[in-house]
Amino acid sequence: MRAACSRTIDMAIPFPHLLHHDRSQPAASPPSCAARSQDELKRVAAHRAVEFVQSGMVLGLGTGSTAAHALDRIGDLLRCGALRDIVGIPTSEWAAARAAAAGIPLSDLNAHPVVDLSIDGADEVDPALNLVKGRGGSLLREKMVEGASRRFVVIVDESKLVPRLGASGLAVPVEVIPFGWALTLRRLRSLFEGMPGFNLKLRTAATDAKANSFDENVFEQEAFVTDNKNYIVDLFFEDGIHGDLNLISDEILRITGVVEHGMFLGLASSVIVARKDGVARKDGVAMMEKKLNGI
Ligand SMILES: O=C[C@H](O)[C@H](O)[C@H](O)COP(=O)(O)O
Repeated sequence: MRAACSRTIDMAIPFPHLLHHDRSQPAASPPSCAARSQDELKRVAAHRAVEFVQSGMVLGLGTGSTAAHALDRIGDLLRCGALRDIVGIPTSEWAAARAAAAGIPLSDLNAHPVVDLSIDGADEVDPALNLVKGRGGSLLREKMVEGASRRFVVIVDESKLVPRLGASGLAVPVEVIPFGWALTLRRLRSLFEGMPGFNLKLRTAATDAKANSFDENVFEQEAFVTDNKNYIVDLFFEDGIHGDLNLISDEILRITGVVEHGMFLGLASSVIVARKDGVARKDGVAMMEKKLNGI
């Protein structure tokens, strides 16, 4: 069997603060991975997640540099015959193109309203496995596909772990419709008025979600446009989001003009974290089986 067909990976040392929850392989190899780059860590997390993929599954295909490793891996396993009869539901135009290049057959949520397993990266993961996603702009389709999944496995390197959502100081994205975007932005500003260190801006195509400059003279023609032809308003919290996340989510979604936000609350079934000295899995409460049976 070719190397690409092996279903196991080469790194399995418990991740200390997740040790209690780790149901992955027992500790094995020494930390020969000390010099692993961040991208190698993403690959390790992705390959571990792909071990959950079984032939015949409908798979939610994530977006981003970590998910890319999962897509490539699934493609390799299909090519060598270790997997078969997979149907992929891409979470973005980017994921569709990458998956097609990897040889993964594609479909959509209309044809497959229940997804067996989704695998995707995240921008932030808090201790309760709530996520921030969408710094690549794909939050809406991701939330639709991953919310329709029996199981949603998140793959991250250790840099994505935060004590509370927003605490990285980077963007918490909100997708808004272009019509009246400046009014929607003002309403979002009012919602968080008084929160120390809060700021927000329309995402532009020239910069990415990580660029934190608050130029009020952004021209609309520079706006970043999502796959759904919407805009993104990025929220920034100096010390993360304090307060009841579900309440804050409801308040954001109640603003007319907001389509969706990038906080994924209670959606992750498991998070696989790869860091230089090990990889581990933490399981959350979000096993979707029961809810989806009602569809
Ligand atoms: O819109 C982008 C997605 O939410 C990504 O899953 C997220 O940004 C993580 O991407 P990466 O794996 O490249 O850090």
